[in-house]
Amino acid sequence: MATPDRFVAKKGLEGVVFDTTAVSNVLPAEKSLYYRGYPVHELAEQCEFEEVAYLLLFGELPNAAQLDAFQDQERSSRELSSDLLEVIERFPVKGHPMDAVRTGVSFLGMEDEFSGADDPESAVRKGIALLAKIPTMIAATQRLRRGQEVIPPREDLSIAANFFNMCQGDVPEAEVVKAFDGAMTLYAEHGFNASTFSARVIVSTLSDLCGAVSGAIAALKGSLHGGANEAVMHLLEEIGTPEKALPWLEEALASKRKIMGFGHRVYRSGDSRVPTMSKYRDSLAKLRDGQKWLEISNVLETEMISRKNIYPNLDFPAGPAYYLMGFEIDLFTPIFVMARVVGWTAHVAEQLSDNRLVRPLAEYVGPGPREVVGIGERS
Ligand SMILES: CC(=O)SCCNC(=O)CCNC(=O)[C@H](O)C(C)(C)COP(=O)(O)OP(=O)(O)OC[C@H]1O[C@@H](n2cnc3c(N)ncnc32)[C@H](O)[C@@H]1OP(=O)(O)O
Ligand SMILES: O=C([O-])CC(=O)C(=O)O
Repeated sequence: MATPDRFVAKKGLEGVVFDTTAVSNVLPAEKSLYYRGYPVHELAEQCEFEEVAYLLLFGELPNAAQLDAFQDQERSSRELSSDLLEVIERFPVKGHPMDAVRTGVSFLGMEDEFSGADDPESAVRKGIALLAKIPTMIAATQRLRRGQEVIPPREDLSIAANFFNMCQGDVPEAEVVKAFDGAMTLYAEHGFNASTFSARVIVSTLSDLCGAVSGAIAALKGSLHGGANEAVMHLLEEIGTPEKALPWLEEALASKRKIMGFGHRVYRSGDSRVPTMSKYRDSLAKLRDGQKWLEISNVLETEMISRKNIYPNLDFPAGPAYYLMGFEIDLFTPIFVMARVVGWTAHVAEQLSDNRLVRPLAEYVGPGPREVVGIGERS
């Protein structure tokens, strides 16, 4: 039976425009990215992550009074309930921290503050509470997995500085905190990527923010998406020394292995965020004696571009940068969640402000119509 044209599948939805958005604009031809009209590299360099979060959630950069009020709201919401802390204590120690944060967000969805269906306003209010609580959840899970005491959040510190304190027990040099804060800005939002699309699909059924964010976290975990930042560091460790980088790459390409941290569905000639993230990585390498990771990275980057014309994506410099900041590798994708929850929330609010159920069609490729036969007559 011939398939009508409108039922021909567009695999991976490549090139499909599914809706409009005013949150961000990804421009692959000029390798640039704008959050509500502002170039992301300027935001990363000139603003604190909290200002960028406000911009994405409310549409404009805050003035000083607006930022104060926003920070008060976020900082006073960082504590977790004793119920959630008890649940976290029972998480399997070998479970991946991404599964822990997904489960934690799902649990939060049942607490009074988060329960019920959402409109754009309630989604933003709950999103700010998630922005506040997710870092606390990630740090608490990690310290318990290490057999350490949980360090409670501090209201006198920024999101970035407080996260270092909760994970590592102190706040590092200003340069390191700035690199982490800037990385959060770079990671906060990126159009209709797989996790954001998942969040929009979920909330298009009039489900709620915590459901949308739990689904988005599940989508982000995969190594073709957010999980790549962890995979990059595993790959650099596997290579081990700069001399081994070229033979390793040749063998990997010969065996058709995917090189994590390279390639992108939308950017085909370079990711807009890589120059800024690479700058942070390079300065951390100097500060923290990480020259070897830089040298291995440079070989891979040069060779992938010249041999395959495939460019690094944001996860490529971010992996070693997070490692040099002192985070365990399995925290890298949860760290992505801490920032991207802002983009997901902005998209959920936008979806709800002009909602239409997302329900695409399928191109059927199974058997043609046939009759059901009794069980005794089946071969
Ligand atoms: C923050 C983020 O989520 S950024 C993305 C992070 N993900 C990664 O780094 C994982 C590694 N990269 C990839 O797997 C891919 O580049 C993706 C998933 C990001 C994009 O995939 P697609 O848009 O489907 O690209 P596609 O797979 O069609 O790639 C085109 C060609 O480049 C090759 N290619 C793409 N990425 C890579 C890579 N990382 N290593 C080796 N070859 C690659 C493909 O094999 C394909 O070759 P072919 O035409 O000979 O079959
Ligand atoms: O846009 C994408 O497909 C993936 C990505 O870079 C992101 O989500 O930051």
